[in-house]
Amino acid sequence: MSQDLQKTKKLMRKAVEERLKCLDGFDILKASLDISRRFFDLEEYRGARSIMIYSSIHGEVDTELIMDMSWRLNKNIIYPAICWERRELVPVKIDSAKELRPGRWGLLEPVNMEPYPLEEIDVVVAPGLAFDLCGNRLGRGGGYYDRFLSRKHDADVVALAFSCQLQRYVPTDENDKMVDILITENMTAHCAKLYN
Ligand SMILES: Nc1nc2c(c(=O)[nH]1)N(C=O)[C@@H](CNc1ccc(C(=O)N[C@@H](CCC(=O)O)C(=O)O)cc1)CN2
Ligand SMILES: Nc1ncnc2c1ncn2[C@@H]1O[C@H](COP(=O)(O)OP(=O)(O)OP(=O)(O)O)[C@@H](O)[C@H]1O
Repeated sequence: MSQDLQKTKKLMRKAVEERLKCLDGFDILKASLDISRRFFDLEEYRGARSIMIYSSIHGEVDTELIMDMSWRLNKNIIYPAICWERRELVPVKIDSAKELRPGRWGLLEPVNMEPYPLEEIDVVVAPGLAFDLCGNRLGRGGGYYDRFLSRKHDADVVALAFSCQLQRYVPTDENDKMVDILITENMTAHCAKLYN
């Protein structure tokens, strides 16, 4: 990745983080409810047996409702265990929130490290700081999800974002993986259908 691109990505992360700071707990919860409802309406979600999701942290759409609902619907819930040294995610099936422990950055991580078969994951929800309507995604800069999605090509990749995280254009490089569906509190976009 060129130094210019690295710098542009860093500036965009900062700008979006500033906007996210303006959301209070109520805004976050209300928008997260609307976003979760849109997620439940997705055909891709309804048909999925296994979904990979993450524990949300500051400034992210709250994912707890999706987790609870998915258990009630008897879907398999997969969480990423994080290998910080190799910058890799290991997908692990969890059957209750008790199987998660707080780790670095306050992220809840699976206690167990037994990898779930990649081919069985139908939907991957990918976190990010900024998105555009083409499905370009800007993460926190570790490349964790880009590396993971380069091993896992066949899932429907969904992003959940507040509308203040939408950018006209998110700059990318050859390693960046796109999302297929982008949901905000105001819209659901099937990115590939819109632009391919
Ligand atoms: N919920 C969630 N889980 C995730 C990610 C994510 O973005 N969100 N990741 C996506 O890849 C990976 C973890 N990567 C992360 C990288 C940085 C920070 C973080 O909070 N950093 C601090 C300060 C960073 C710094 O030292 O400059 C911050 O942003 O305030 C969190 C997660 C895997 N799991
Ligand atoms: N598949 C990959 N193989 C090797 N390196 C990669 C891969 N994907 C990304 N990287 C590297 O990881 C670093 C961070 O990438 P980038 O800034 O795009 O991360 P990000 O998408 O913001 O983060 P994340 O995916 O963790 O949310 C870059 O140096 C990038 O080249």
